[in-house]
Amino acid sequence: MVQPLIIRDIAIGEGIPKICASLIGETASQLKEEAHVLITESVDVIEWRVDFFEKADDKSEVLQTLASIRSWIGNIPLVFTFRSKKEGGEKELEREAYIALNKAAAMSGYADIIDVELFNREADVKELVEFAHAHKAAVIVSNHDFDKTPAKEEIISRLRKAQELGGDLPKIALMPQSMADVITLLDAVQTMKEQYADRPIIAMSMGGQGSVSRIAGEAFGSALTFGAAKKASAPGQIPIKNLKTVLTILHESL
Ligand SMILES: O=C1C[C@@](O)(C(=O)O)C[C@@H](O)[C@@H]1O
Repeated sequence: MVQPLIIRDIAIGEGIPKICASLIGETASQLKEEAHVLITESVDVIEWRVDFFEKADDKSEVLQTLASIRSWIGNIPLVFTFRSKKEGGEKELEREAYIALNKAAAMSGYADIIDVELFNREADVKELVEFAHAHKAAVIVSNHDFDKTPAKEEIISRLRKAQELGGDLPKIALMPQSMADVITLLDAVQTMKEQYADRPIIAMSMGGQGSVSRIAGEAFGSALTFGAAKKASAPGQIPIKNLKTVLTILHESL
């Protein structure tokens, strides 16, 4: 039985999948403008993609900007994500710096959720999960492949590992090379939901072919979907307004 994750006033894993959009500005003023757009579009959750920030390697600048973002977005749940280059992000950090940055975000009280990549040393993922929980922050344990989609069993095994390591929201984003790959992702999510998950999961197939997975989460078992504001943070994201309409149509038909 999946228990929803309640962050501020938002229940992730209950009813209509929640819409998240990313802040991808390089400077504080660009981030402020983007935050304003996301508030106007009333997204449920905001992700700050810190790897897009020009001063991402300066922890005190990051923390100061994180505090500003919190002041701009009010009570909207905030995800802090430093996406590494090897998983489709913009920058790379040394292992120690990645850990220190995520710990600083978790203990700041400004970020509600930190995103930790599954393909780090297992001990590091565990340490970050425990640290975040001790500071009342939740954790997305994530995995991305911008080239391909592995077999169903492998997708399930990654999501199960993310759950086992204590991730509150196991997440996977994969690139399909065919529509059959999109079906594989959806099939894996549904099996995960029915047989293994005790918490909400997030899964999407990227690119144009995968866009159906970004609207069908309620049917197959993905609790949150990433929509695009002005610019998408990953290929295949659907504009927020359209996403809302389609999610509502599907919800009313289910
Ligand atoms: O992991 C994800 C999902 C994502 O890659 C997508 O495909 O929508 C977008 C990223 O910003 C986010 O961190």
